[in-house]
Order: sequence, then C-alpha cells, then structure tokens
Amino acid sequence: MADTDTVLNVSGVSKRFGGLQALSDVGIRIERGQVYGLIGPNGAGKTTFFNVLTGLYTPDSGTFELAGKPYKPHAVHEVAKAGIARTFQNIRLFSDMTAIENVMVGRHVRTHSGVFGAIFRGPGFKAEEAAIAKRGHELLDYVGIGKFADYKARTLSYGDQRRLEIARALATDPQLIALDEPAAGMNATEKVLLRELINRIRNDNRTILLIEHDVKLVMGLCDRVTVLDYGKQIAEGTPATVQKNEKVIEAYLGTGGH
Ligand SMILES: Nc1ncnc2c1ncn2[C@@H]1O[C@H](COP(=O)(O)OP(=O)(O)OP(=O)(O)O)[C@@H](O)[C@H]1O
Repeated sequence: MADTDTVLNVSGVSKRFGGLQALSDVGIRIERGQVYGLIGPNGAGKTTFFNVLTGLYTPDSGTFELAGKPYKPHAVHEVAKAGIARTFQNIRLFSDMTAIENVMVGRHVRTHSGVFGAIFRGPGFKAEEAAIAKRGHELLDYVGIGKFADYKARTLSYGDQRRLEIARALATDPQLIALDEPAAGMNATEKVLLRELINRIRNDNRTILLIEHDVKLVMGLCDRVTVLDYGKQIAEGTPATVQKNEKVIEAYLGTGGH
C-alpha cells in the first residue's frame, strides 16, 4: 500500500519508569480504514503506549508520524491538533454538562474561536456556534444517542456514556481515533452495539486503534493486532495468525490470560 495511506507510523518507542522498562522498542503502522488492536496481558505496556502516543507520557525514544507528517507527542493538546482523538479506560466526560455540550467541546478543537473563544464568547464565536451544534447533533445521532442530547452526561447509562465519549472524539475530525478499552464494563448487548458502531466508523473510512481485553471482540473486529508482553512486541499480524503464535499463547497462559 502507498505511504500516503499510512495514518500512523510509530517506531522505536521506549519508556522507562525508574527501574522498570515499560516499553522497549515498540513500533506500529496503521493504514487508513483499519481497526488496529493492541493487546497483551496485564501490565504488558498497552496503556503506557497509548499514553505516550497521545501526549500524556513523554517517551525516552521513538519517532512518530501521523498521515505522513512527523508529530511530537509531548503535549495532549498538540496531539489532538495533529489529529489523534482518544477515549479513556475510565470515562472522562464533563459529567454536569449535557451530551450535546460534551460533543461541542470536542468540536472546538477544530474551530477558529477555539475552546477559549467558546468559554469567553469572543468574536466569531456566535457565527460558528450554530454549525457546531448541528454537527454535534449529527454525531450524537451517528453513535445512537441523539435522543439524549439534552441529558446531563452523568445521567446516561454506562454504554451510552462510552458512545458519547466516542462522539466527542469524532467531533475533532481525527485522523486516528484511539479507544482505550471501549467494551470495559459493558454487558453483552452493549458489546454487540459497540461492535456495530466501530464497524460503522471504520466503514466511513476512519482509522481506529484500540486496546481491548475482550479477545473475542478484538479478533472479530481488528484487521491487524500487536501483542505486547513485558513492554516488548511479541507478535504482529492478522488476528488469525497472532492467535496461533506460540509466544502469544504462552504469554496469556503464563499470566492466567484474560
Ligand atoms: N506512571 C507510572 N509509573 C510507574 N510505573 C508505571 C506507570 N504507568 C505504568 N507503569 C508500569 O508499567 C508497566 C506497564 O503498565 P501498563 O499500565 O502500560 O500495562 P497495561 O498493558 O495497560 O496493563 P492493564 O491491562 O493492566 O491495563 C506496569 O508494570 C506498570 O506498573
């Protein structure tokens, strides 16, 4: 595939916490329209990798390219501007704001007046506001919670809060959307709906990176998977090949698996 179709190209990522090498020379490459999975037993380094990629942790080494352009993952807002949006393992919504307000905050990353313009109602704010609200409602409909637009985020069900986080991430028009354990705490019905939603996002030519403990979900959804164990990349490939990899089987059995 041509280089222009590569959305994320990261290599040589290392991160040490004191005496612990949490990541050693990890690299992944994600093509446009792929769902890419990051899996591995507890403590393997998945969250650390996500946090490095999205500017929460400063890496000790690594090169980072998004849609063919180098980016420095040294600050969360810079990463958002570069075009990576993420959700969190522990949902991080503005709980006393409504669903539509939460999505509109995401959208302000991309607008002229910006988040501060929105807060202080600066010049140019009103002109953009109607368009942002319209787009916000479209996104809530898209993730299936349009009818809850005016509900406070904290009153939504767990599954709907996760959908709202995804809508907020989509509102930034990201090159890459990074989902941190999107199925965590969901019941079987919510997982089926989540799977449909992720597939729909992919079919709209979006690119998704996900950490997920639910192996069935990962294997059913992902085009490619990287497996981490003790900070090292022990396998990379399609779910079918990775599943048969001896190192992967050993890593999961060795720790009791998930
Ligand atoms: N801020 C930190 N300070 C010190 N050690 C850390 C920090 N963050 C993570 N670690 C350590 O780095 C290693 C990798 O942790 P990480 O959370 O990335 O793993 P994970 O694969 O996401 O695990 P889980 O599946 O349990 O979420 C662990 O040994 C963890 O204790």
